[in-house]
Amino acid sequence: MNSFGRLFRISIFGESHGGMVGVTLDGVPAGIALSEKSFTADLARRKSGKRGTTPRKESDAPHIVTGVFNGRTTGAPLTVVYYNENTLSGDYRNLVTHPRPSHADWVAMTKYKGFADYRGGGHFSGRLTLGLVTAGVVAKLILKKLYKNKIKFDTVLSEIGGCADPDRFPEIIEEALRTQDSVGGIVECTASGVPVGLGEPFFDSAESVMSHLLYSVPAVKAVEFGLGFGSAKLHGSENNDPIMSPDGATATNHSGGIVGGITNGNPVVVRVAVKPTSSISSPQLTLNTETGTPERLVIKGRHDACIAMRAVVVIESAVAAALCDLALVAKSQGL
Ligand SMILES: Cc1cc2nc3c(=O)[nH]c(=O)nc-3n(C[C@H](O)[C@H](O)[C@H](O)COP(=O)(O)O)c2cc1C
Ligand SMILES: C=C(O[C@@H]1CC(C(=O)O)=C[C@@H](OP(=O)(O)O)[C@H]1O)C(=O)O
Repeated sequence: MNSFGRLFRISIFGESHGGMVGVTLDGVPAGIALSEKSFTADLARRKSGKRGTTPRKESDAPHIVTGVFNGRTTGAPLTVVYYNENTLSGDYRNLVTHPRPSHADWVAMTKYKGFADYRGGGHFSGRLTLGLVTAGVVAKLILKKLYKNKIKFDTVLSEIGGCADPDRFPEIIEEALRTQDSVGGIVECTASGVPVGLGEPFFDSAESVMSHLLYSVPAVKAVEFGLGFGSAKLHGSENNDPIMSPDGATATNHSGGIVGGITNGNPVVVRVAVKPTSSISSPQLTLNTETGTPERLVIKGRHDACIAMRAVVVIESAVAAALCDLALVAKSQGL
């Protein structure tokens, strides 16, 4: 489905090489100051340009088409669109009969009986995350208003290609480019100042809602909160977070700010694994769907060598949107 959220509802639309991509947000409270400029800083964090990012040049200029009047949100659905300006669809022609390994081509072709728009990955393209970043900006403005600017986000690229030393990142990117390959990475998002009480167990636990959005981001393959998989290796005596003060502050934060599916007032810490880009330039084997036998495929197109670099703000936006939805639900309950 293309919509998410209980009270802060996000609907994403568009295709990478179609007319546009964008988002409609429902449930945005009236009266929030908003203009195209409000999106500039976060859009810049998603933009290509650095070594290891796609050479496709897009202006990524937001157009607010509904939901804002006289510089403020109206309470009606807010729609923001981005026109696609730099498409080279010919690069994708051979993928009709030769779907890329580990991209969505084959599943989309099969599920949608050949009708899916395959150009540039169509609706499965990372370009759709423009809408998510847009939603994140609005979510942060809503959170700012609800909690008097207390929630702060700090999101970093903590690993590239298995290396946690940022000084070596450029070297790892150069090596991936040189070998016509790609690398994955880990993005870590910390949201501090999150109030106690967000999360609706059983099924809408804070972790569940965040993970749902995070796994919607193309190329995300794992999500962990606090110590995550690491906690399975510890004893309770090592893993427990002693509560040290009446506001719920704990001595350690192995739980990543969430217990019982409810935020506990400590920083929410989530780590996300982003896979290496599937579209690599070096030849690979794939199925020729006409003959039914595997064949050599050479992928064209302008691809990110390391998606994780541009995914940092996307991950932060997903976390912000999830917290915003949970916050509006909590508020509707009088919390
Ligand atoms: C910001 C961003 C940029 C991306 N750029 C590319 C790209 O240039 N080439 C590519 O093959 N995949 C790229 N992807 C990932 C694909 O969209 C994704 O791998 C594909 O839709 C299959 O989905 P899955 O990896 O979640 O299974 C990007 C993803 C994001 C979030
Ligand atoms: C355009 C964007 O990223 C695109 C995401 C993408 C993919 O397969 O996900 C493939 C590439 O598309 P193309 O082959 O048309 O250049 C990227 O450039 C963007 O993020 O705005």
